[in-house]
Amino acid sequence: MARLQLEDLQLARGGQTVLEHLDGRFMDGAITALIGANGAGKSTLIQAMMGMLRPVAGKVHCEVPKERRAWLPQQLALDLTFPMSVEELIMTGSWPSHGAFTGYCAAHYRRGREIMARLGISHLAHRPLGELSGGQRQRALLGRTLMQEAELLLLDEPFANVDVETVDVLMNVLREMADNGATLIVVLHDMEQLSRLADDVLILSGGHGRWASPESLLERYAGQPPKAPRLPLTFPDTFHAGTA
Ligand SMILES: Nc1ncnc2c1ncn2[C@@H]1O[C@H](COP(=O)(O)OP(=O)(O)OP(=O)(O)O)[C@@H](O)[C@H]1O
Repeated sequence: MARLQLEDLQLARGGQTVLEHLDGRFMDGAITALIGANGAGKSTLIQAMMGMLRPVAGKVHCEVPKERRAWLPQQLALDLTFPMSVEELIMTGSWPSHGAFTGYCAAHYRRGREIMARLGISHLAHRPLGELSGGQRQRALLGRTLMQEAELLLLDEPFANVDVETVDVLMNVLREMADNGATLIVVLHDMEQLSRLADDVLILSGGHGRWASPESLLERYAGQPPKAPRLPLTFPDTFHAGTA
């Protein structure tokens, strides 16, 4: 089953085409790595998949209800000076389905506590967001999507500026979400993270998308020095490993 599909999609920013003839299916229960150089169109595609950017042509078919779609933007794009605690942030995950002004019931608070325990941030429940480290912040943001019971989760570089222990926690939680049937799409730049997490890969390059298996990508770039595991910034047009 694939509740998210792209059909001959064309997307533009500022009147310029960014991506065209993009096809593919994102399988339920799978984690897809979205990769490509800076400016390749990853954020543009994410916005289209979230229903925030109208395609120039083609379609994004998404059967996941809007209240179950979540987007975790790059940390740099977030204004976390808003006076809110970790627990308060996590509880807002119930807003899309229960509304912002209906208040929380005991079950919401119980679930919030379970989520904080799962993410190892119970001790930070009352800490303001502005006083968190990058890793703590990312755990709290993922906690919000767990509260939302997201079935489609798009994450833009979730492991950037995050400590190794947090990377492990986040990866385990993401895998659990996928095992429970959620569709996950993760913008990644790191080969090691891709090999640990991805079931499938969508490469954006030169205005087009190509699908690949993680294995084929790793095989192709196996000779890279281990201390420089970042993915290459360009992908040759001849690279067509795998299809949607
Ligand atoms: N609001 C905008 N108006 C005009 N052009 C834009 C706008 N946002 C992005 N672009 C352009 O669209 C193209 C794709 O940008 P996008 O942000 O989707 O790339 P990206 O792959 O997410 O890059 P990065 O890895 O740097 O985050 C780029 O050429 C960018 O300059």
